[in-house]
Amino acid sequence: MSLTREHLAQEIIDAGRFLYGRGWSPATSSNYSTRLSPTEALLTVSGKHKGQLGLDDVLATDLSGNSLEPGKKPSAETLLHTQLYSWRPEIGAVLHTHSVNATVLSRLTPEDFIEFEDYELQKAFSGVSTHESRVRVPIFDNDQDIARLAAEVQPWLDAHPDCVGYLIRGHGLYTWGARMSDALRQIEAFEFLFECELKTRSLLNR
Ligand SMILES: CSCCC(=O)C(=O)COP(=O)(O)O
Ligand SMILES: [Zn+2]
Repeated sequence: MSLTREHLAQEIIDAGRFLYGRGWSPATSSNYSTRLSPTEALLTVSGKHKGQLGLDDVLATDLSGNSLEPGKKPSAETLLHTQLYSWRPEIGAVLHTHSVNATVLSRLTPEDFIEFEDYELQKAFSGVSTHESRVRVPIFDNDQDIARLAAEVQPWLDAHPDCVGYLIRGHGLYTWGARMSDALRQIEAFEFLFECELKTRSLLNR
């Protein structure tokens, strides 16, 4: 059964309230989307306060990132969402957040990835069934040219079909799921792991 546009828009609004409330989407940062059809996404309009979204603050785009609703400006990062829907047909929701921990950890890490190992909470990620696994999260350098950034991300996705999310340095996190609830679960898992990692590094003075 496919969900109606209004239902999907309400999921985006509710996600914004939750993520803003947790401090992971401050001010007008972040953007969220759901798949509207096999060839369309429903995305947040650019520049909106994500804790105060209304039904009018979303718009449909095609999977090349073109607005299908003249008069509404799609998120500046639309291409980072639509490339995920094109990459994997089972993806139904994409969330991008700007938490303090994601921002600090990505700036503190000189390598182009971080890896989580031996955390029970890794099992919150789709496809992970044991703590005895490694979840590698790539870190891409920030870029104001989103088409160029998307072109950096694509080869990683193609080479890592099990990728559950990525960081943009000094900027934020992208993660996704079959449904909005799956993407939200992954955001929470990432935030838990980022905080563990930062606390561990600070206790070990690394
Ligand atoms: C004030 S945050 C800068 C833009 C950004 O990174 C973001 O996530 C929000 O951009 P949008 O165009 O989707 O509002
Ligand atoms: Zn952003």
